[in-house]
Amino acid sequence: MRIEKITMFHVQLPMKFNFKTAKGSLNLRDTIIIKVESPNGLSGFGEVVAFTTPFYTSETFADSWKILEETYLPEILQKDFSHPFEIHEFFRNPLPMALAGLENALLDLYFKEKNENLIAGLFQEKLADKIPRGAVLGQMSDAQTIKEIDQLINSGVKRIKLKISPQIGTDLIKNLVKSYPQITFALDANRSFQLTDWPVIKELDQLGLACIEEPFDIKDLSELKLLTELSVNFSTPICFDESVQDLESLKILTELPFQTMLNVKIGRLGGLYQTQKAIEFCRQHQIGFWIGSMVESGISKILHVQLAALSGNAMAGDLSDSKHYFDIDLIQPEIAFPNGWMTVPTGAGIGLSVNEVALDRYTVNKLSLTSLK
Ligand SMILES: O=C(O)CCC(=O)C1=CC=C[C@@H](O)[C@@H]1C(=O)O
Repeated sequence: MRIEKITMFHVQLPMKFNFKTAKGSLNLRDTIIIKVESPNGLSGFGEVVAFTTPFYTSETFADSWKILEETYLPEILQKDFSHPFEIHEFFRNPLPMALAGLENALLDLYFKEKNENLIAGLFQEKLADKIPRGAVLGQMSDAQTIKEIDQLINSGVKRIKLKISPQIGTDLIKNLVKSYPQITFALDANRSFQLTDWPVIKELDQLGLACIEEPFDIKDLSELKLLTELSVNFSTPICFDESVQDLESLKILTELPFQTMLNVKIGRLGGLYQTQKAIEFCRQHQIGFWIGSMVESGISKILHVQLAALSGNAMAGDLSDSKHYFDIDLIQPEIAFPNGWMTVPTGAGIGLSVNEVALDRYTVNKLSLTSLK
């Protein structure tokens, strides 16, 4: 493979509402889109999903832009390689989200050249024809939460994840679980509880939740090995997201004294090379895996839609319509779950076209590099 030109776009997508979690809130999505072009006229797209502040993981938009501009992009233009996964050998100690965006763009191009779908080709698996929508509700007033749940039920959603924090308390959650028996609820605390708060987590175990995601504010997953209180008659899986950024930490999940799950996000794991290995590990070790999302554009989200169509997903992913967060998405057709289900696109590469008019419209800065070869 040889790349002739790479362009990096700083895109600002205005959001329809303020998405609030225990650790931060978002009402404008700054994101980086990478376009790679080959000498034969084909192009591939990827997205770098880092946020402008380090509220989720330590990698920020500015960190990603810098390493792409100074290292990854100029160097990749110099290389000849046979598979995009070779970039994981070229760049050691990478910034996971920056590298994932570049890797995804190269994979899109690679699979377009082969005229094969990226995710189906990579996993050598037939994807499910349709996937269900799982919804995420940010923190908002109790009345607004109830209104949103009613709307989600009307639109066919059966699994809802609520963003929680210690300040929210357990009463609302208990009431919601009781009032909506037809809904499978999951909770996500974004690491806002202290380890000493485990009795609250234990209290939530009575509710039959699909999982409790990232409850504890910890530096190292190994700290959880001591939480043996949670192993006694505790049945709700504890799900990990931002605590697992590599395969080494994923291995620790098998040593924890309670049932675990993994929220899979390509950017956080450093690309599809690690994502594929993480999914294989989960399958081998009976760790329930399911697919998350990053309030990202459709360029990244469509890959997550396809991952959610792999066999063995433990529950519906955090995957919503393009129109949920944005007026216009960067892909055509946009992501949509009519009646709660989406038909999974299986075209070549990422499976959909990039809306280059929208990309141009929301670009506030861009940088192009051309090969001198
Ligand atoms: O994109 C979506 O629909 C959900 C995104 C989402 O829940 C998150 C995105 C980014 C940071 C996090 O606070 C949060 C998560 O923890 O999964």
